[in-house]
Amino acid sequence: MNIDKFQESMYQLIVETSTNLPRDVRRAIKSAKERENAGTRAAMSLDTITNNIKMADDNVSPICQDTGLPTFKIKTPVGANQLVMKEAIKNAIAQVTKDGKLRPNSVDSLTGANSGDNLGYGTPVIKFEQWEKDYIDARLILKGGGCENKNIQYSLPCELEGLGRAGRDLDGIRKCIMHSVYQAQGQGCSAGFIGVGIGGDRSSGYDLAKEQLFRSVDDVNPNEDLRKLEDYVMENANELGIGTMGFGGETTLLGCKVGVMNRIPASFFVSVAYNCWAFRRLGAAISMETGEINEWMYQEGEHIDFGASEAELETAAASETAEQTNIVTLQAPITEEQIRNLKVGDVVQINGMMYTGRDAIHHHLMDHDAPVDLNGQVIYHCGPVMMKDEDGKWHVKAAGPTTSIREEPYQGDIMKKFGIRAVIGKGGMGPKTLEALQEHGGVYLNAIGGAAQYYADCIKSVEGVDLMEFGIPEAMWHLKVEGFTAVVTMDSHGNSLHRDVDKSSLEKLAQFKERVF
Ligand SMILES: O=C(O)C[C@H](O)C(=O)O
Ligand code: SF4
Repeated sequence: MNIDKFQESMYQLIVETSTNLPRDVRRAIKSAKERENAGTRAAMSLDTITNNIKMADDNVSPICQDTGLPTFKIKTPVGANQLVMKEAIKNAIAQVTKDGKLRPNSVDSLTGANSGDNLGYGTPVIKFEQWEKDYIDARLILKGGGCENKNIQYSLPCELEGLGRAGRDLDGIRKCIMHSVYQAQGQGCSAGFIGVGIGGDRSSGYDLAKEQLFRSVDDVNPNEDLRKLEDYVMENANELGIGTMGFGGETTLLGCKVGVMNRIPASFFVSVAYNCWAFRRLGAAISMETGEINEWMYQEGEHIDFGASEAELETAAASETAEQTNIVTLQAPITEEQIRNLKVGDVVQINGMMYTGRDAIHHHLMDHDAPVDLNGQVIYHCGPVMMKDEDGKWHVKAAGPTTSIREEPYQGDIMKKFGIRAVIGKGGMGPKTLEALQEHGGVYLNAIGGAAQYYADCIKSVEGVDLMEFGIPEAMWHLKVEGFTAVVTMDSHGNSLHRDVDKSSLEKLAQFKERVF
């Protein structure tokens, strides 16, 4: 095989996976959009999501800034040299990272040091298998961290909140799956896709669950019991009302695929792999002779490009005025009074400066001074994809929010310590932060998770960076923005949309307690 050509094919596969959502995923998102009523928060979020998909296409840039843990599944004809192929894949990964289509995402687990090129022990994941055919089947999934953190594994029998006992049978499995969707709330950037693995041990069970994510969204399970289960989950999980981003709404789940394998008598695991709407998985059939791509996978059926037609734009404009959302423009430094005027549901547009800060920064700020005066300022939970030009100037390539709940132990204290007035992230925060917002006069703004191109477009310039020693995603970037839009989901009056949606979805979950299978 021509290994240089193979490397080039792998480069293409990675770029396409990161920037261009497959057709089956696009169709699922489109039908979700059609189910939401115009003017609601869910519809607005889905508009941002579909705009973002289009922008990623047009810019050939990452759909989401978290380009995940690249995981390759490759089937090769007997006799293929897998060692050479592995090297070629690693070279391609490093090159794509350099070209700004993947975020440097490989971090030393003990020191936190970022390898800078996505290579390191354990990353990327490359799994080979041999098969009898004469070509290479190469598939890739880029699954981000926020949704990965919402994976869950159940050991049956068990007790589940809202649902009671889940036994070792199909009905117990049903309960676990319903619970898995509830516990993810909006934090894995719902609406999501789930892959479920029944059986195996703790590791093979998760593998089986992830394997399901390689199935096409619209395939039909050949196992009749599992087909019924998948249909049931698709129909009923959407009754939970969690909705896009956990804002409430008609669609919480976009796909459910279930697989089964044997287990040993003492164990009964149900493993669920949760994938965000930014479901980046693709595949290609590659010639064993030339190393070139012969065919792309997941490309059957109608292609939706999400280019808004005139008519759609008009309806969107009309529904915006109809809903009379309170839109407030803010520019830092923000006063306590301005913050106290905001209520859950208000839409905020930010102009001016904001500073990124995620795990490393929050941890650092607990016992260090801030590198800039944060009084009245806005913190953005974001780890962007950045590129430096020849003149040494930084450019933002992708910059959506990260899951805020990880900062729950620090956020309230840090806001009070430095006088920060607003934090932007996604998925919401907990009671400790809510209390601090009330006491100090702060607000939590929810941006649309995964909409990394949309937000990158709002960032007009990079004014500086501090704490680069934490690596690109974790550094504190000083960003000048224009029209950066987010929704108030936690205010300074003790209100939290996240708490409310969690409560109402748990009540709805309890309606699925009775035996079905
Ligand atoms: O790491 C990120 O930028 C985002 C992450 O995927 C998340 O969902 O929290
Ligand atoms: S930010 Fe959201 S869309 Fe992006 S990887 Fe994380 S969970 Fe997925």
